[in-house]
Amino acid sequence: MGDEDWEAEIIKPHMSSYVPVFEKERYSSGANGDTFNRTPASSSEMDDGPSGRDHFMRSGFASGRSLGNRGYQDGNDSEASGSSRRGGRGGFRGRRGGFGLGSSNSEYEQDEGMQRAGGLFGSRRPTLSGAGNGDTYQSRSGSGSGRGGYKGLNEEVITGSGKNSWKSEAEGGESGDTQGPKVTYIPPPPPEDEDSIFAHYQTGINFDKYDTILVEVSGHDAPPAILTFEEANLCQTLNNNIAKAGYTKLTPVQKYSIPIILAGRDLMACAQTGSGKTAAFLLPILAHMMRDGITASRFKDLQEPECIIVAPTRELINQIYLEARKFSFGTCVRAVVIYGGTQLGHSIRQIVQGCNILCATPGRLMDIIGKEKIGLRQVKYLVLDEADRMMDMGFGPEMRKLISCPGMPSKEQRQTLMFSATFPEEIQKLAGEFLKSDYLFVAVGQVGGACRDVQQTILQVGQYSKREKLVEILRNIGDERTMVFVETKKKADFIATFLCQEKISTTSIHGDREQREREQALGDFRCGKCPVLVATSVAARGLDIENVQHVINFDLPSTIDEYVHRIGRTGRCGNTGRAISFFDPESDNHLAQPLVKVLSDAQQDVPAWLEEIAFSTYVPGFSGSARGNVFASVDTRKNYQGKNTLNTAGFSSSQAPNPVDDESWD
Ligand SMILES: Nc1ncnc2c1ncn2[C@@H]1O[C@H](COP(=O)(O)OP(=O)(O)OP(=O)(O)O)[C@@H](O)[C@H]1O
Repeated sequence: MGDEDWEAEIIKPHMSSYVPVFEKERYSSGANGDTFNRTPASSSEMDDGPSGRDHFMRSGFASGRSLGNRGYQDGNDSEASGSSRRGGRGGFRGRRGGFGLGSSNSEYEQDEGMQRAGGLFGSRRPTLSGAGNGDTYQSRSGSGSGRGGYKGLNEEVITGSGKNSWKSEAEGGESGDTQGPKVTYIPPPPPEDEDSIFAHYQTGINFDKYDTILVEVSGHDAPPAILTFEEANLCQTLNNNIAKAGYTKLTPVQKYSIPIILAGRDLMACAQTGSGKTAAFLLPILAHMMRDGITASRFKDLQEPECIIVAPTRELINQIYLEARKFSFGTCVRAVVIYGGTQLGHSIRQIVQGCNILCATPGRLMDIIGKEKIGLRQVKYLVLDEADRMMDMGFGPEMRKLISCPGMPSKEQRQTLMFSATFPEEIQKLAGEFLKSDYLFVAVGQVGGACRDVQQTILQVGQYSKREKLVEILRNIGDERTMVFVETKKKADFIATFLCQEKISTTSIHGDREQREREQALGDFRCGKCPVLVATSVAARGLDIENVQHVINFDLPSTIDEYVHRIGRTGRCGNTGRAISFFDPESDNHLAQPLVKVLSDAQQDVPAWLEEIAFSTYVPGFSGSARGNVFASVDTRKNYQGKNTLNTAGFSSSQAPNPVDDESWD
């Protein structure tokens, strides 16, 4: 397919009659729908982002991404405009740079799921405009005015008036009949047999190298790290489950976090992707619950869970739930998961049967609280996974609503735990609202650093050469599982369709696909039926899929943190992986500096051309965008000196803690 076809297809996709064979069934109505031939009413319609705000913020930092300048085909779909220059692919001369500067990125990144009003190809779900399937932008416009239900920031609820409201579903959003079609999807039940519950993949050859990573613990009176599971002194059932899960050795984040959580302390923990953060919070919470002699929760109309775990995407929260279910196997602790895009009644039915650990996406959680199915009085543990994401502009307001909900114990009365691979300074500063002032901060390796088990390659590829290069790479890769990240939802489907045309079995996941389709896509990818998954940032964080050997950034994300999360879908748990990113100087120069930094910190080769771009865009003293300077900080609290640096074998490599009385915030 020639480059010149690209624009034609984007603008007039109805001219193409091709539907991938295996996708035909799913897209049977409207696969060639009138999807693109309408001008969106707002920038949000063409973005994975929550709104025009996203574009606005980006345009302020990233050249060439302004919707205003470049019109409909622009913004995110930058392939549609600009020069068609090819090449310029840099070599891989191994000079390691090191600028040590902040990122120039804005973090008002893609907030998937915001515009859930029918798939790109037109889902079977009727659209509201009455214009037929595929009339996607019509119905999506106006911040979701066409539909209520789960729209925002993956899960955020938007009312018919387009305003965020955690009561919207109760008021007729997703479940109502005035706002649009009912969401009827009921996800398949989780596996019941022990083999499936404990199915796991092998740790990789670099698992033991985790021990060499430096760990910094800051804050006062941190309990010492443990070196073995035995030292955690967990109950027998938990130990059995840990063994059945194939865990024999603690990862660094587990060595430090488990005793801290067991000691009842609040925690902000930052550790590289794929290094076991989920078990780091689940195991001590479960241990506490068992020690407290938790009783089986019974069928009740109002459930009062002891633990609430929130995460930004549906697939991720489901994964966390499955982990909770695995580690609580054989105990009376009941974990429940609820997330948007599924039938509300189903969520309620799961909850009323009993709920000790509630795993939820923010929108559905607030809806269920609004419906008085969940009471918060008993909450002892509040976990924010991907915490930087949960506190940023997208989810922050929902999280604030959550902690100020009637009945929610104050931060002094509950234990709050935050985990992520990235923690920009600005976001850390917000955490004071959620955490007790004496919280501990654990940084495994470089805060915001990329996993060293991922071999990173940056190729200079102009926008019109990307598809050709992608096919070339995928043909070389063969059947190895590969995630391809693109910037927008519509491009995800476009590239997936294109790859299918090229006879490369591909599926896609993004926020405009129905939940059933998202889960099917993930399932097809997991089992290898479709070895290529084209995704937007909805799949960037947390997803733990066995055997993902490659990540390709067809489009680079707008922020370096997002890059770190995306490439972290491979190289997990000591396994090795590869990440290839297409760098388009027309649109990605703002990432040059932080990329050079991330590459050199992870001991990767830095292409000379990238260093040159980074150097030419060097801004002295520039500390980054609203996303924060990801490189400067460990713990942003000032005046505190309780800092301890150790390698994860437990040997101190610096001063012992020297506590001072106060920790203050900027
Ligand atoms: N101690 C351990 N021994 C063996 N496997 C482990 C151990 N801890 C975690 N794992 C496995 O490692 C994988 C990655 O763990 P997990 O998903 O918790 O990573 P993460 O740090 O949360 O990653 P991300 O930052 O991408 O969310 C999972 O398959 C998990 O079961």
